[in-house]
Amino acid sequence: MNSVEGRIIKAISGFYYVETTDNTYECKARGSFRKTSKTPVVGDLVTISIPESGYPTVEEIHKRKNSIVRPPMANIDTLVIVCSTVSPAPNYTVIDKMTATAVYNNIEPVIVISKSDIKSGEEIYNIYNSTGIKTILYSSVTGEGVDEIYSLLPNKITAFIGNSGVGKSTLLNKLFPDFQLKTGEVSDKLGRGRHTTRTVELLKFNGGYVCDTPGFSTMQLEKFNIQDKTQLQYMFPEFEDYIGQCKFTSCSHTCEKGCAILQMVEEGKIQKSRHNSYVDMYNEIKDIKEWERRK
Ligand SMILES: Nc1nc2c(ncn2[C@@H]2O[C@H](COP(=O)(O)OP(=O)(O)OP(=O)(O)O)[C@@H](O)[C@H]2O)c(=O)[nH]1
Ligand SMILES: [Zn+2]
Repeated sequence: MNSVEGRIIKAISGFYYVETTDNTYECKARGSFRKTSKTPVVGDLVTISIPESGYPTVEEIHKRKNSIVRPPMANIDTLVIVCSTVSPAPNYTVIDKMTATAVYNNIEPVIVISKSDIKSGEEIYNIYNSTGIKTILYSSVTGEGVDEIYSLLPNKITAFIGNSGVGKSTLLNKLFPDFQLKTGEVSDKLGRGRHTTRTVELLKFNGGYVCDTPGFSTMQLEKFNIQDKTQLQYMFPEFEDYIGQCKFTSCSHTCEKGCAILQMVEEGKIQKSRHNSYVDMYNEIKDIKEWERRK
């Protein structure tokens, strides 16, 4: 019996495809995983045992950096949030929920603004560039930003997300012409709709992996899972310098006198649209009672 470490790159009906330095093994999971809440998912680093005959088995799941439920995945490093200058126009609330959810899950958010050839992306660029979140202007027509997007990928697990029509498929096909990525249209033709849960697959690229999105839709991350209102402020990186400077220690930064965050919004140091999203999200979670919270 031989033990090796690897990464789960695909999971289909009880089989896990584990990539190791020299091979990809089709594995089954150890029976006892079924009794625990922790089952292996795509992205997991695992130890597998390879018997003389029969299927190799996933024996151990290594500590995860993060995990998300839909699609089931672990250890995402970067979430590229694609939005477009026009058609569709950027929806700031949706984008901000995605950035906050990423930060909450220990994933680095990156904003990619597509269609910069049709309309200048200056306004949205300035909003996000001032937050400390990496922001890239991109066009599939002129090629602007493509090299910068490539530079994000080595040695990371990267997922792409964005509303329908922003240009995810176009971007992914431009970045990875050899990948034969599954697109939203495919599942539409099968009549299953775009938002059916399907498993993701990791595709190797430059020492890292790219999720074969658009398996991700905004629908899935938009339901952000931050449940503690006092934590929300930390999901907005540009608030950080001012947290603790408000007149009241319990300040919610939504309407209080002497609020340092509101003062910065007034001075233009924090963007109004970002603060509006913060207030919307705060109001959504503030009524969740302690006992109703997920543990
Ligand atoms: N001018 C211009 N058009 C673009 C750009 N990126 C995408 N498009 C066009 O925008 C339309 C939508 O692009 P898709 O790549 O299908 O968008 P998507 O995000 O994958 O959409 P879903 O599959 O619905 O999730 C297509 O007609 C693309 O040709 C861009 O940078 N500039
Ligand atoms: Zn405040």
